[in-house]
Amino acid sequence: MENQDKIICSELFQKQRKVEVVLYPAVLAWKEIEKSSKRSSGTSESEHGQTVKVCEIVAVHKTEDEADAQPRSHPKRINQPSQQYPHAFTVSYVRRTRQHLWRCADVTFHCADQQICEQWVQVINEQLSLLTNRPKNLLVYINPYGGKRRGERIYEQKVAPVFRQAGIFTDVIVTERANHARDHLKMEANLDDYDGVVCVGGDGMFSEILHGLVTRIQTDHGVDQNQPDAELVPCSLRIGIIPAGSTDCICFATQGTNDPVTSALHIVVGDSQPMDVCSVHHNGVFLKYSVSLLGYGFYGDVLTDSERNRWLGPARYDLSGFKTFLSHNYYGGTVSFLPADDNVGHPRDKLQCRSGCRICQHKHSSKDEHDEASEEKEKPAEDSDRGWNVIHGKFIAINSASMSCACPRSPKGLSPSAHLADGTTDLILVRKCSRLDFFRHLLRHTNNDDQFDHWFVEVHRVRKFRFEPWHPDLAPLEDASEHPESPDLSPISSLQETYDDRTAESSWNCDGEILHHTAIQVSVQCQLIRLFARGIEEQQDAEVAV
Ligand SMILES: CCCCCCCCCCCCC/C=C/[C@@H](O)[C@H](CO)NC(=O)CCCCCCCCCCCCCCC
Ligand SMILES: Nc1ncnc2c1ncn2[C@@H]1O[C@H](COP(=O)(O)OP(=O)(O)OP(=O)(O)O)[C@@H](O)[C@H]1O
Ligand SMILES: [Ca+2]
Repeated sequence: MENQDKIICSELFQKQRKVEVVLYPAVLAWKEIEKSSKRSSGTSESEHGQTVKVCEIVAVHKTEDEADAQPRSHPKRINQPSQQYPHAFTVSYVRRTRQHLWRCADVTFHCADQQICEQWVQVINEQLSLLTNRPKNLLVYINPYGGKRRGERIYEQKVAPVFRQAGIFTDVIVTERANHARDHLKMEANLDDYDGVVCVGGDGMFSEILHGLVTRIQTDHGVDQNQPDAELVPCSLRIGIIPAGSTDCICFATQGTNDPVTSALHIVVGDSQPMDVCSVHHNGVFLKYSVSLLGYGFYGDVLTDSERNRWLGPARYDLSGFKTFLSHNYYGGTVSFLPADDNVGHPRDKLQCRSGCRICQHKHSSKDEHDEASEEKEKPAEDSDRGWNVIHGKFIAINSASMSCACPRSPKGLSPSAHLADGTTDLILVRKCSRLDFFRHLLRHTNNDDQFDHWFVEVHRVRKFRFEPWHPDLAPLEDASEHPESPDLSPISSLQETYDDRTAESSWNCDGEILHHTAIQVSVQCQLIRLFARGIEEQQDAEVAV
């Protein structure tokens, strides 16, 4: 074993091939040095070798099992490399497969000398111990009733073995009721014992963790959440999401897939993705936090209807979506919003938030300066409406997407160019239109067409917004912005009979939970939390060169 300038190099044996294994300061590389006659043509893999970033090594251990230590195809033949190389160690590492899926792969190296074998295990472990962003102790909450009710099984079969392999200690709590996890975090959990909190469930379970953690931190720091302008204290603990829900949009939009093993590996390697959180108030009283969708009208009605059919599992949303689509309700109200600065782009600029996103990084570095300036602007009572835009109208949907909200139903999401951590939310206003037009708009969530390119849709990137439903007595008789009637799919008059557009109110869907107030004030809290994620990787990130 050579150890020059912290580069360690040995000739070892892997799958009956002699390989040169090199540990650079941040990369482990191995390459075949003697090709057997069978493989004389070589493959691109054997010619160029393979590399793994040290930060993506899950674990290394001495391979004790004889069957593992010996090359598998010829365990009994004499004069085989297994005799010359009786010692072995195995490196487990992250391997990218298709579409943002990560898997844990193993490579076993055989050595002639026990000491060399042990040295390799030691030096790799030393490098791993320098990676201080990796969690060592995690608090795990499992919702046994989320999604298709597979939370416990998913955790035991797919996630716990990965954590065990990486030497992570866990305290696991299987929840016994709704809000069990939230209340435990708020009042009981000893947060100092952990580097992160993991939820096994869907967006609703994530919301519990979010509320428990954020509320706990504010209470510990004496911050009053009821003050809409209070500067909230960011959470130091990161949150991991093991998807086992019905929509899993937070997981999907932060790592590009809703796969439990991929999530577990993002936690093991200690990824960190900051994320915006919207605080929602009603007349100065705190209601909820939201990280994905705040939706009034269509998505509020879908959720209200779907709650009656929870037993259907994820399919409840499709049924309720279909019913709500047929109802074709619209709601009067006034939306006011404070637009974001131009430097965070525009919802239609087609710049997608990806791993290491420049817009989110820029926003973070300019956050303090920006916040001071904006406070100045908003302080004087008489000036409180300065910079605000006001829109009155009848809306089929009012959606605020603080992230893309990509999910398997809509792989590009409600707002494909929304950013995870830029301090803004994309406010999408879908005005009253025909059923056919609304159908076209919905359909564009599933293909490459621009869902904002309709006369009845407008989208704004905002830092704050308010909504006020029309009071029936004050509602204008006709909405001036209405477009002349365009062709409908079919008049479904029976569904409309009891519908009075002057009194109708919808509810807000707040990350999959119903809010009990319709008049709300929303403010984006830039990068309030961090997830064990890295954003969606560009495909070429999968390769590493040495
Ligand atoms: C023609 C097909 C059009 C399909 C259009 C699909 C658009 C889907 C957009 C999904 C956006 C999800 C946003 C995430 C919200 C989460 O915080 C929340 C908690 O998990 N999930 C939901 O509220 C769950 C919301 C689930 C909403 C499902 C809506 C399904 C609409 C179906 C309309 C059918 C029309 C058919 C006409 C013949
Ligand atoms: N032990 C429990 N019993 C009943 N409800 C629970 C329990 N633990 C958590 N919950 C609640 O179950 C609700 C739904 O959970 P979850 O988000 O995991 O799944 P989902 O609704 O199917 O998925 P999604 O939110 O992604 O649509 C959450 O609001 C959560 O508060
Ligand atoms: Ca955002």
